[in-house]
Amino acid sequence: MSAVKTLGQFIIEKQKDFPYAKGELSRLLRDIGIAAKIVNREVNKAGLVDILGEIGTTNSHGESQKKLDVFANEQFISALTCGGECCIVVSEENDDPVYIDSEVSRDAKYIVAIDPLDGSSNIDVNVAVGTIFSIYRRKSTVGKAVVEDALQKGIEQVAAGYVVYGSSAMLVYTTGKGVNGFTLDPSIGEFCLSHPDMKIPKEGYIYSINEGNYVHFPDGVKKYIKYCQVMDKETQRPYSSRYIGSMVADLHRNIIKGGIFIYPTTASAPRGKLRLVYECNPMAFIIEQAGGRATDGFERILDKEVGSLHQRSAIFLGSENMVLKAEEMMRDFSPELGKTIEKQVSAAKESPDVTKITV
Ligand SMILES: O=P(O)(O)OC[C@H]1O[C@](O)(COP(=O)(O)O)[C@@H](O)[C@@H]1O
Ligand SMILES: [Mg+2]
Ligand SMILES: [Mg+2]
Repeated sequence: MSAVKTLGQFIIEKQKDFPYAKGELSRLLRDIGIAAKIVNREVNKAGLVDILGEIGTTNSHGESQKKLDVFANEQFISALTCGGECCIVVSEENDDPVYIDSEVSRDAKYIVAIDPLDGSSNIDVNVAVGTIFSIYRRKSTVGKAVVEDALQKGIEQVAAGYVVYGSSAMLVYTTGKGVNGFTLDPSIGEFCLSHPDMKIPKEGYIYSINEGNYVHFPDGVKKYIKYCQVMDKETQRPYSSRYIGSMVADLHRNIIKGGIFIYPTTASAPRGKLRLVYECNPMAFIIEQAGGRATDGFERILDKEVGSLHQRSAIFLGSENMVLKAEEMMRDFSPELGKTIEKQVSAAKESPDVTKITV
């Protein structure tokens, strides 16, 4: 039987890929792994402990916060604070940046943006949920890190990953040198390498979108859905429709099997629903590193300007050929939207209030 390789061993082994590495990023990934295990423990026994349901507060998105949203947020922030390698945490559950100002993190140079619990609507119904994280190196060099350090484009990420709390817990991450997946072995309490060098198939036969919003979709998206549903043996259509409602779980399936995930702009979410900094950018980095494609229907997600911490974006990501086909439909049937998005992004750049959800 081949020896198991734990996440910790793998991270240290890969450190040699970064000649100037001093182990800070390795320790940061270790800290994220620790918090993920604690959250997984609570997710596993969610029905037995008082962690289901709402906590009675709302976050800056106007969403009612679930107990597990808040629990997970606290676990990641405290693990990152203890670890000492993080100077700012940007979280879906905090309106403002969380500045880590402890003795150990005085010289910390990493910013972590996090969606502590993704797929909140599925918590109470025992369906897979996740965590999404994105890591940047601070740009500012003097004094304390500043909020602008957290407004870097996705292309500047040094690492990104997600944890899926499903039938088993898996942590999947990239540092820009491919994507690797680790499954938690509860008997030893370690994430073990189970999915080395993950690659998403160039072509896929699964489309993943909340068709309940169909009437609100741009024409380009409506046309693409119709394209997926047409009978055509040669292209193996109609494709299968799969939508879990947890972005992490939908993307994890698509990375393994091939497929496209789309959350477009809608009438009720004219700027898209998902957040650029801690949902779209990290997932786009992973998908591209796995050989896929990630855009907002027009522009590459990783090249998008970041005007505010909780900025939203439309997102089309997955198997390259499927995303290219969807973009073709957007160009042909919703060209105006490309221009609207451009205007929104330039407006964001002008707006001073980085915490305000402008785009
Ligand atoms: O219910 P909808 O509108 O289809 O939205 C589902 C999407 O919203 C999300 O739940 C948003 O994430 P959070 O749960 O972290 O707020 C995604 O995971 C998911 O893809
Ligand atoms: Mg989310
Ligand atoms: Mg969330």
